[in-house]
Amino acid sequence: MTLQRPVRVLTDSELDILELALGGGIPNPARGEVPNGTVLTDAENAPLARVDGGLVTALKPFAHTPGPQWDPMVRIAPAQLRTELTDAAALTLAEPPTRGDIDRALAAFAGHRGQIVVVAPAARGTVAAGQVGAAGLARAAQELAATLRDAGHFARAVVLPWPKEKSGETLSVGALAFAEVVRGCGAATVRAVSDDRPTDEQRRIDALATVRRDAVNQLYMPAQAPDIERALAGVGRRGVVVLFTGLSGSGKSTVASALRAELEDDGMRTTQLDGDEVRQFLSRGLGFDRASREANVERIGYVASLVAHHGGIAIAAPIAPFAAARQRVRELAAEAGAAFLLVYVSTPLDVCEARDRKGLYAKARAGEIPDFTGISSPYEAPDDADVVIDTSVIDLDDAVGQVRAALVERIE
Ligand SMILES: Nc1ncnc2c1ncn2[C@@H]1O[C@H](COP(=O)(O)OS(=O)(=O)O)[C@@H](OP(=O)(O)O)[C@H]1O
Ligand SMILES: Nc1ncnc2c1ncn2[C@@H]1O[C@H](COP(=O)(O)OP(=O)(O)O)[C@@H](O)[C@H]1O
Repeated sequence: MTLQRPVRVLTDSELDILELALGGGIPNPARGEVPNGTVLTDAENAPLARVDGGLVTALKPFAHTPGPQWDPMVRIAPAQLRTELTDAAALTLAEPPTRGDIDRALAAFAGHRGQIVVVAPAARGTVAAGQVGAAGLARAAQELAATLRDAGHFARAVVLPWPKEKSGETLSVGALAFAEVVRGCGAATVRAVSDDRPTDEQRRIDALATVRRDAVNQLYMPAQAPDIERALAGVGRRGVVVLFTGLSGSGKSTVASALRAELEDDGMRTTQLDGDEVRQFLSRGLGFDRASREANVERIGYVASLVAHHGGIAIAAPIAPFAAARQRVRELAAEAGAAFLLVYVSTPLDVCEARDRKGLYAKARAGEIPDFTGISSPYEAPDDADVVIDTSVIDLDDAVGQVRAALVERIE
């Protein structure tokens, strides 16, 4: 008899905390009530770490969130950073610096001769309206470090995971502040980029959110103002359903998540419908026989079409092994007046099986999982795909670039 280990699926902020803890940035983050032996997984059920005796240990190397600006030179583990910093001054960047912030930072560091590390906190997940996301902060940190170098300093940019914590989560940074984590990475002093910002400048920043609305209201009559605002916000763009299809482990989720991160970074709002998550909610109770898979993919298509009908970008990444169900999604998108993009992730079975990210292929070969796609259940390769990507021969950036180019062509 195999003992079932307790499992916790981590939220985006818990993934940030786990990355920080496994990288040596914070002490043990597991809250007391986590049962011994609990396996921590991502939303895709991929096991990442285990909690034993209140301590978190990695089950495998941690993959960072893919996305723009995740240059390994800037996304560096705290433990590594500690070995590289000596008597450094840190400048933290929870928001992009204003021109004034940059001038004040240059003045504050005028006599400083040691290292300067510009540190941006990066949170996974959707960016709140009106806020600049992790990729934008990473870019700002890199630019600020370059400005400091131009002024003769020895400066570098670093991005550290930092959660937008919610209560009731399994992992927590406790009462730790970001500045303390940065200090723990070897910084002798920590300054926030907004330190010393004059009240008047802060007021102007706070007012930005309503600047356009105020200007529109001054120029137009109340009846026209909402139309003008909608037009300015670009709401008229055509929605799109992006349907990824491919074997388990082919790279659908990885490419879909990276695509999403890039689109969000461009200010586009996206909705991701990922295989495992959909099965937890929308398709709970459905199995992997042909009828269940067709129902699952059709449900995904239905929800994706609703999103796209309202001008959204819906990105779905089920295996979707059957041509008829994929065709149904294409029809639902057309009925919703949305564009449709079929992305076939054609990574060969032997590569997917060798990756065996979730250990499912081994179980399927051992006969423990029936109807497993590619082993004991068919996969009908599409001949109508708009983009075909084989992740065993092209890298993630290229894959995302190809899908993105095809997508932009359809919605602009
Ligand atoms: N029998 C069987 N066959 C294939 N896959 C299986 C099976 N049982 C569980 N899993 C896990 O479920 C994920 C696939 O679910 P999907 O909803 O994408 O499948 S389908 O489109 O309805 O065919 C798939 O996730 P991905 O690896 O992300 O594709 C597997 O982790
Ligand atoms: N070029 C690539 N593109 C996408 N994934 C890749 C690539 N090279 C290696 N991989 C790895 O392959 C695995 C794909 O897993 P995943 O994206 O969950 O697949 P799926 O969603 O199709 O099951 C990940 O571990 C990923 O890191």
